[in-house]
Amino acid sequence: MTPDLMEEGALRVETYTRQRAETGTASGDRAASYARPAVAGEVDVTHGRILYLEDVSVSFDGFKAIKGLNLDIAPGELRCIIGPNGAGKTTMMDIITGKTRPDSGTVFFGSTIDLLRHNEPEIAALGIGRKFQKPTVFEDLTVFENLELALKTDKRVRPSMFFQLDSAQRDRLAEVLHTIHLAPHVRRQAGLLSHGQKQWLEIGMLLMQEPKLMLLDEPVAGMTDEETARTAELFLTLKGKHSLMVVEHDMHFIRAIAGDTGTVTVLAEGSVLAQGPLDKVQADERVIEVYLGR
Ligand SMILES: Nc1ncnc2c1ncn2[C@@H]1O[C@H](COP(=O)(O)OP(=O)(O)OP(=O)(O)O)[C@@H](O)[C@H]1O
Repeated sequence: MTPDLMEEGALRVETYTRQRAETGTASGDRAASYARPAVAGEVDVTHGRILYLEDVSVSFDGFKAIKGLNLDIAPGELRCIIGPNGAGKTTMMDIITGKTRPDSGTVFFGSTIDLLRHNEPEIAALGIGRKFQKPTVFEDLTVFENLELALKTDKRVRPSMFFQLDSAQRDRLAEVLHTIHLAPHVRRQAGLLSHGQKQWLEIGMLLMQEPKLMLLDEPVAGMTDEETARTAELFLTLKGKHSLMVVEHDMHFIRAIAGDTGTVTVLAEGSVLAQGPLDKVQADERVIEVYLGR
């Protein structure tokens, strides 16, 4: 990546962000949230857990979508979540990210951060990144510009007009480009990428913010078999460096990322029905009954 390219990218991002802010579109809101200064501190994982949910419940108009949910995740773990439609998988992610408030229960990030005391932007800034099912990259910006936009930039101390990547940010961007297999497409407009590449770019945008925990909702939906296989490789490279919670219905993909020893959690009717290595949960009669056997 040349300094020219970086400068050009920074200026285009600045113009784009300003235009979006002026027109007040939903994408403008999103751009603002990507550029938000992050205030993440250390997460205390000395007790061996990066995420801890205990006895969490939430109802919508009397319907209990989450019922006494208990779940915890170890630092660096890649946790797979499966379960039938309506099991509460998305609602659980909404609770972790502060989008939905539970009626009762405990939700901790590490052993000291009570997530129920924080709102959605604060939780993102603390280091919990979320990727929704549909890719929502900025289609008229290049791959480079999308990643740049996602950088943790404190606009209060460094006016964005004069924003230039420092060497650590340049290295990070190059590393992320490589990780998401998009280095050859750095100058390409995101709208011209394939569906799978857009998904990888969005994962790259999350990675630019160096999340400690990543929540990924159906990341391979709509991907080709080859893209799915490359996404599995990508997730296996992220495991260990980040903690991941992956919701997916594609059992081939689950097999590829869980391997023989990864933990798979089966949610049904708002709580954990079964949990353990994939072979064990696949052989569980209750899981076959409510999900796999259908
Ligand atoms: N805001 C809401 N208002 C009312 N009901 C809701 C709301 N959000 C979720 N629900 C209901 O809660 C239940 C759990 O939904 P959720 O979307 O979490 O399931 P899911 O496991 O993610 O399903 P899928 O695999 O289809 O995405 C469903 O019955 C859903 O209709």
